Amino acid sequence: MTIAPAPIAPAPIAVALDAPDLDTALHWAEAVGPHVSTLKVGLELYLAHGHDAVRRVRGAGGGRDLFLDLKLHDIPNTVAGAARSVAGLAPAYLTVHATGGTAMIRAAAEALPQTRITAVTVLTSMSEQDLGDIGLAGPALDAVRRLSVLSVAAGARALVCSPHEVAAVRAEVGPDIRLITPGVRPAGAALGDQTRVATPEQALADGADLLVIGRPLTGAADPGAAAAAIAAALSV
Ligand SMILES: O=C(O)c1cc(=O)[nH]c(=O)n1[C@@H]1O[C@H](COP(=O)(O)O)[C@@H](O)[C@H]1O
Repeated sequence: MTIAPAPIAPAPIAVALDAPDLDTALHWAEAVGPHVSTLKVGLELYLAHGHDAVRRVRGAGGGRDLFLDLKLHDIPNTVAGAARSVAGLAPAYLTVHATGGTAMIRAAAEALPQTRITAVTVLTSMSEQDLGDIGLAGPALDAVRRLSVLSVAAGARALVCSPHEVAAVRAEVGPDIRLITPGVRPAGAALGDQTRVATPEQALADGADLLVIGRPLTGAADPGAAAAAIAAALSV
C-alpha cells in the first residue's frame, strides 16, 4: 500500500498578480491558488478591469484571501470614500500609504472595519539613497519604525515593510499586528527593482506573517510548480 504524502497547507504567501491582462491573471491565480493563502490584486489589474476582474481572479484561485493593494494616499475624506467603494469585495487586506498620516489611516480603518487596513511604510524598492533624496534621511529602519507605530495607533491592523526591518517592527508592535514583507527573493532570483530583500525562509524566521512574492512565481515557466516548491521549502 502506498501512503499518499500529507497535503501541504497553503503557504503564507500573497502572490502579486501584476498581470498585463485578465486572462494572464486568471491563469496565474488558478495555477498558484492551491499552494498559497492569499492572492494580491494591485493597481495594474484593478485599474484596467475593476471589481468584476477581482471577483473572477479570486474564484479562479479557489477563493483565497484577497489582498487589495491600491496603496491609497489622499485626504481622509477621499480615502474613506475609496475604502467604502471596495467594501463589496470584502478584501482581507487593503493597503494605504503610511505617509498619509494618522487621520487618513483612521478614516480608512473606520470606513472598512472588517478589513485589515494595511499601512505600507517604506517601499521595498527604495534604497537609503532614495530616501535621502525625498528628505527622509537616516536609516530606512528609523522611518519604518516610526511609521509602523503611528499606523497601528491610527487603526492599521497590518503593516508592509521589508524583510530587513521586520524583526524590529515586530518588537515595536507586538504579536497581533500582521507583518507583511514584499522584497522576497529565493536565493539566486533576479532582484528586479527591489533593493531591501531577503529569502522567503529568512523573512519568515525574522517574524513575517505573510510574504508577498510576484515575479519569481509569475515569471516562472510553471508558476504553479514554482509556488509549490516555495511552499514545500517553507513547510519543513
Ligand atoms: O504593498 C505592496 O504589496 C508592496 C509594498 C512594497 O514596499 N514593495 C512591494 O514590492 N510591494 C508590492 O509587492 C509586489 C512585489 O512583486 P515582485 O517584486 O514581483 O515580487 C508588487 O506587487 C509590489 O507592488
